[in-house]
Amino acid sequence: MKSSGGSQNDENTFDTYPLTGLEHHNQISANSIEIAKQSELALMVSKQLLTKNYIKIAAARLIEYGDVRPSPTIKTLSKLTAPTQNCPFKKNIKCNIQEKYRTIDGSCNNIKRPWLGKSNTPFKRWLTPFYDDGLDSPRLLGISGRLPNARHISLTVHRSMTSKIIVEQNATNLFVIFGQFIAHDLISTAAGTDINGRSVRCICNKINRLCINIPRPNNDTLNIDQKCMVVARNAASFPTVDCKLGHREQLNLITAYLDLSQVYGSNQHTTNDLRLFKGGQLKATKFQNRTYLSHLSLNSCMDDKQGQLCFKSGDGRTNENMGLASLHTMFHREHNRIAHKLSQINSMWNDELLFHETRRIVTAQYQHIIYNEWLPVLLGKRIWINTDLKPLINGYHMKYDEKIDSSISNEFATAVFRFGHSMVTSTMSKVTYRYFLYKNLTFSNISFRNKEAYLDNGLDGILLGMVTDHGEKSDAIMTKQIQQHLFETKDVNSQTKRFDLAALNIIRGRDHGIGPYIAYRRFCRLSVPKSFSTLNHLLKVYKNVEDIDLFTGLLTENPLPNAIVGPTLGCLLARQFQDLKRGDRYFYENGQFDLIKFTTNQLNDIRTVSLSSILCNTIPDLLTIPTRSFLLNTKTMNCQKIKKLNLFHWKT
Ligand code: HEM
Ligand SMILES: [Ca+2]
Repeated sequence: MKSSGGSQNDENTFDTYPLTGLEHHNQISANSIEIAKQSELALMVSKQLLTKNYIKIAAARLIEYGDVRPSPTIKTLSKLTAPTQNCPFKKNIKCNIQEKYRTIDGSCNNIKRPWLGKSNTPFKRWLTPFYDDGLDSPRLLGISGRLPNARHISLTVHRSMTSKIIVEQNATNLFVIFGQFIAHDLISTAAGTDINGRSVRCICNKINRLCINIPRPNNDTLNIDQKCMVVARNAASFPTVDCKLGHREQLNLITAYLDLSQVYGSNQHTTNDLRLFKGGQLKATKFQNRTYLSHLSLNSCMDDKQGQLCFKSGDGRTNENMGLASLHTMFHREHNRIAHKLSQINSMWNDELLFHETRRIVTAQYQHIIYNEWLPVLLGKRIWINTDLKPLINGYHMKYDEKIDSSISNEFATAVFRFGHSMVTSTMSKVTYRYFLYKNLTFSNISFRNKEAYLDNGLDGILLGMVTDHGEKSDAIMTKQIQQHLFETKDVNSQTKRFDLAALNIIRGRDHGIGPYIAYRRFCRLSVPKSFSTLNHLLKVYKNVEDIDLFTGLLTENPLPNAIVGPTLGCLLARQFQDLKRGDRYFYENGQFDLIKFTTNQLNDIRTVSLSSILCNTIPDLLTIPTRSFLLNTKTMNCQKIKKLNLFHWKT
């Protein structure tokens, strides 16, 4: 039995069979099941409306666009509302415009369109989708016929022949896992379910419109046990919040904002379950004098013997790897530390006020770390400065714009922000409080497994190990741990079952009707190569430049100077992070709303915070820390000397 995931505890559905690792990872909720059912119905109606004109549509599509974009006929559908009595997206949203704090579900951030960025709303799109029928069927056809098999692309383009050891990267592993932590704040796509609301069971060789299995290609000598990789399509959603007819969209279960929803939850029930309701604190557990998160129920993890249960936080994927769980723990400890200090400074504050003001401060520190430390390493200083992502030295940012849709773009969720998969390492280190290495843990042993969290110095050792280890280079190559052995298990017949994350990313792009790489180069106004001269090695799999899948194309670009990513990735990442800044009324630097803004003293103080200072705050035994924990070989500081938040600026 497994709940549908931490962020959706009020909407639990239960499965009666053991789940695969992928099902552990991908989330569903009662809400998403209902929306998927209604959306599938609406798609059927749309198809019927269009069937009569199908030949005309195909012809129009070819003549007008020369590709598989929706025809004008499909566009007319968007004027029709779906036959549903129960369009959920705008329902029951009541805003208090005097509210100083973010809502838990992200609603009311935008006053005019209060559903923008709310949990359980559809993704936005940068380009109209490239479904084969313009509406719903996965993108399986390209200019030169059937697109290559996703696992074949993975084996040819994304496969490391040896373990990945060539490092030209000076980003730490903390940079990588912090990326995953951010991903789990922004995106949780609703996974597909059957009509009973259970995870879809896909079977090789059995055609099921809910499945998009990847057949085993002939050159796959590694995965001989598996006839195919079973993959369920993600759940369908209406494309608009008005439930108009149109293309198959997908649903984001969590808040789009950088609001630490992975720590606090994306719905009230989850948040209430995490809170202690005393002193503004979050519930915690103690083991050998160290503070841990509280626990999920039995069978939430792969090795959940009593005492080794997995951790509960605001997002259901917290235990995907122990590095990620240690970051959840770090922010959770920081919350409780600040709540405690504030309760001493302002002894008359009640639990509610302490909780929300602490959440506001911790979220501001986190946003500052992303915009001040993480993004410049990722994008390089040029894009970071030119696209207004760099925080100001002083004063308020005054560019909040209510016209900006801060929700996450489907392309960002399905291809762009998955760039981090290529930087994942095959092992994680455990180090002492003085950074001496004493354990090297294989990734699969710390994925949805919790034993190591309670051995030695536990999660502290893992967290500090990420500061000393480098991440892998961002390129097409992925470590075998996730390209060959992801979620590896043996079934009842002792046959090995495992996943390939590169192939999954590619097939997921097709499932969501994400357009090809070249379309996004055009979108970013970058040159469009006519031949493969710059992308030579892709010739082994793709016949036409126009057919390259977005995920694969993005990762084959050469990085920009002093950046981790190339030009198209840089453009698309910057775009989304700009929307998350200028479209967030509660952005920490925003000075346009007197009720919401921090005082100048408070803001300037938040600007002195770094991830290193939070590491020092939350690991009591730590003495020293590198000044910049996303970069290798930076100067080491004494924890006592590092700049920290001065909470007396919050004395009332
Ligand atoms: C550390 C090891 C990691 C593992 C094992 C992992 C695993 C996965 C899996 C299994 C999925 C779902 C694939 C699908 O069915 O479509 C996924 C999705 C995703 N991953 Fe990772 N991931 C890791 C790290 C990262 C990192 C470092 C980043 C970004 C910097 C990242 C960003 C994403 C995003 C944006 C999604 C889409 C989420 C969604 O649509 O719900 N992941 N990951
Ligand atoms: Ca969020």
